[in-house]
Amino acid sequence: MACIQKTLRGLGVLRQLPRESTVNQTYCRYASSYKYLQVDLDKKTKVAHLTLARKPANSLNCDMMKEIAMATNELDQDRDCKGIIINSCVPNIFSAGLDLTELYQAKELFFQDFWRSLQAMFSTIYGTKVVTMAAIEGHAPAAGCIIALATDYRVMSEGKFNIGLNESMLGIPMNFWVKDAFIATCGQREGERALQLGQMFIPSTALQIGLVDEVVPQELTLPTVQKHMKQWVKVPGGARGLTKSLIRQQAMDNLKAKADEDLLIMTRHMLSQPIQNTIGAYLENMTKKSKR
Ligand SMILES: CCCCCC/C=C\CC(=O)SCCNC(=O)CCNC(=O)[C@H](O)C(C)(C)COP(=O)(O)OP(=O)(O)OC[C@H]1O[C@@H](n2cnc3c(N)ncnc32)[C@H](O)[C@@H]1OP(=O)(O)O
Repeated sequence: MACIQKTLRGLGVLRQLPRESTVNQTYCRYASSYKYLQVDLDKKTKVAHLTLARKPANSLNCDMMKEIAMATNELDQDRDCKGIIINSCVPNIFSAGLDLTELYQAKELFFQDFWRSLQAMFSTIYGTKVVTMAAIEGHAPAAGCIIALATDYRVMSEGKFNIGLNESMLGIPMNFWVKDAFIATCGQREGERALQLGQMFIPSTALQIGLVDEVVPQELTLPTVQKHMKQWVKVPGGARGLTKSLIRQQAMDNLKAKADEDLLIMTRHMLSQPIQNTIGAYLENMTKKSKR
């Protein structure tokens, strides 16, 4: 975790994090410092719920991504926490991905902060030694899917929901660490197809390609994740955590080594006029749709 903290500090995301919760109760709430999250740690089960809570769609603005990184880091350091379940309090939406209103006509300095926050959010979830699981009770496009990909286990609700990396369709070229995470989960062939096409998947197809581990009725999604979490946290934490690091360290090292390069490339792409025009048109369509 020292490595995650170093990365976060380097990315300017980690400021003064409390070392441990100030509340010494069985059911402990970290929420006071978070605007877009609810974070609850049950000290008895040692499982935390990190609930995305930015209505109307949990679109990820810069501050929310910083909060997710900070909360994950805080829980990672808490000896009372062995597992984190990420879910959403917005009905039928896990997360709508990056907040396109912040990306549209973004100034370069702001974009850099935004992108570093995305890198930090991903690397903190991906690199934590504690068990992480996603309860995906609705849509999870783009960066919503990226959050899920960073976890150890994903359960999605049945229903007319979509999950996937649609960036190509938005004119956004894929970057290396998102590609790597997708391929590590779904394999090379599926990656070649899905990422070039910017494919979104209904839950049953997401299950077939291994993008999610289980699909269940919506009301059973969180209980199913909780059931699996109960099993996973029984495994001796030291051995499991080291095994997880062993598997993920290479990807973490790559991201750390090439974070600046990623930022440069993505700044050039995302602030280019063609991509900005696409984002503008997409936003206009969304506004029209919600007025209907
Ligand atoms: C690829 C290389 C780089 C990798 C790293 C980059 C990673 C990710 C890139 C992104 O994340 S780009 C964002 C991509 N996201 C999307 O394409 C999803 C857009 N949204 C939707 O498709 C739908 O909103 C939904 C999630 C399927 C939900 O549909 P629903 O009909 O339930 O709700 P809406 O009416 O469409 O939306 C409600 C409300 O939320 C606003 N909103 C939705 N998504 C976003 C967003 N991404 N950013 C900002 N705002 C969003 C939408 O405008 C509505 O607002 P109001 O009109 O109610 O004010």
